[in-house]
Amino acid sequence: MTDDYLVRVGTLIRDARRHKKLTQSELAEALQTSQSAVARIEQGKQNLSLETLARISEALDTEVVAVASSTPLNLRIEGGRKLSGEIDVRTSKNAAVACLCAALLNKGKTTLRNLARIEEVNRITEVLTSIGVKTRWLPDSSDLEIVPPAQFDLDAMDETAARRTRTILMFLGPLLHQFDRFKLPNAGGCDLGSRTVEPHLHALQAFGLDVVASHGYYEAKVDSSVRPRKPIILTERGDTVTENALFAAALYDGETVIRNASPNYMVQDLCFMLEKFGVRIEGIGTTTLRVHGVPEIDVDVEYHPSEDPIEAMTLLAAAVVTESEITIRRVPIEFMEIELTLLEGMGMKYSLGEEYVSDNGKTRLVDLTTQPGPLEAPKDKIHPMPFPGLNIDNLPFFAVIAAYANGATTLHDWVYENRAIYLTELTALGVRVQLMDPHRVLIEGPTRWRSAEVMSPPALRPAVVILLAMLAAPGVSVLRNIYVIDRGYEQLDTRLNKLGANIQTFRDI
Ligand SMILES: CC(=O)N[C@H]1[C@@H](OP(=O)(O)OP(=O)(O)OC[C@H]2O[C@@H](n3ccc(=O)[nH]c3=O)[C@H](O)[C@@H]2O)O[C@H](CO)[C@@H](O)[C@@H]1O
Ligand SMILES: C=C(OP(=O)(O)O)C(=O)O
Repeated sequence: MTDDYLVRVGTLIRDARRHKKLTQSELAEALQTSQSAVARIEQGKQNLSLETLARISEALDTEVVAVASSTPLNLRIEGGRKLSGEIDVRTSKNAAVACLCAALLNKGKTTLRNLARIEEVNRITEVLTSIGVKTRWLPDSSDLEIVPPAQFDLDAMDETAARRTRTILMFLGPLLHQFDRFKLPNAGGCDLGSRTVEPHLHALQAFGLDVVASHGYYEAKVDSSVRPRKPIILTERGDTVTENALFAAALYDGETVIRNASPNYMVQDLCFMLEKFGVRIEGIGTTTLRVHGVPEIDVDVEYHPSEDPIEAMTLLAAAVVTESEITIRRVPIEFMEIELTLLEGMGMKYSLGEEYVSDNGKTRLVDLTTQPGPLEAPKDKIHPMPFPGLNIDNLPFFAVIAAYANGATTLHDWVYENRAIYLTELTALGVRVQLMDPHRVLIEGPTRWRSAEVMSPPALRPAVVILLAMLAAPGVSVLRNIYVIDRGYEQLDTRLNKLGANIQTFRDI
């Protein structure tokens, strides 16, 4: 390597180490080398073999040094350990993606503070960068600065990144104000069975958008003379469809009424951010939104997305199945009330601290301390509903909780075609789980957990549920190909290790 290249790689390694909050000595220990060797590497004064680069990548769990990233990342978990201590809930994937798409509306500089450093965010920043948006992580922070170009270059779009996320669908709303015609690659994301696009197209028709899906693309045409003369009635109370309608309404210089809107957490975050753009929105947190849009948004704005209720539920489930007392800080309590009430009904004990406000100035947070103890299966089936119901993304965590509890629990996932099916993979960990039909599973606890080697299902929450079962199961388990988990959680392994878990990452070389 040339000296110049060594300095650049050294800087990348230093930044990744600081982001992981490791000292040079701690990284040196992981690499079985000395602190001074790490200092030399970071200053670009040390020649690096491919093997050393691979080991650094693994220790820092980062794609920054790409040689080790071509093979899937796996986890080795020594289960059966109790957790203890405190952990902060990070900001949410789903608000992050909404806010990133909202930045497309703004001609000025948008800074998203304390964004989750997750693969889903990486994919979208790759797409943004490819179309000419300047994105930059501010030094030693998780703050992302976004500056748009005068004109987006859609022909240059990184299609590989775009096709790995469903979020690309949420470019429709922001882009319809800027182009008469454009095309976007079809949406990807978790493989949860077919997920409809129709409600998005129906909602955006009110702004003159006409989309034909052909050969892997959405071909969009916009008739800018069409305006929302009457309320837009969403055919589904979906989160991202509400967001798409909000994007379109934000840059429409008039009033748009959106009915059957989702009042869910990520939609609320988006509304608070749009308000910072100067858009007035009545009815935030309800199913009728009245949006007073503006002809242009050109402001330097910063916004703090709020904490992730799904991560809070994940940590709660981890505490239950490992029979641990932990304090989960920064729980967005409004979005966890039904989940907590159900758990109380199953016999769970926990305590809540005083409420305080998230950095977005709006979302109510509490610190929650779990108490280990036996649980009983609920008498009725557990099923999700649009907010303020039990969150669909939290339902899978009740599978691993039901496996811990005494008695039989039915989970009914009416929303997704495939998600309940993935829960049957818990069988490998000793869980008695029966698929009653594609949407319902019956789980009989308590479980005599056993360790296992499992390939991650191609869906985020079911993959995390298997990881949690592995934390409960004594012995060494292996979870293969965890990209899907990194899509939505920031360094989950490292953060659980700080609570006393023993999770190692490794790659098949
Ligand atoms: C980036 C993001 O924010 N993703 C979330 C968002 O995805 P998103 O908003 O994209 O969810 P979808 O539009 O795919 O909706 C999920 C499923 O629910 C069905 N459906 C939804 C609403 C309704 O009133 N009736 C109905 O049948 C849809 O047909 C679909 O099968 O919402 C989902 C449901 O909360 C969450 O799992 C995702 O994590
Ligand atoms: C289904 C999920 O996400 P996405 O909409 O990004 O696929 C999820 O977060 O569980």
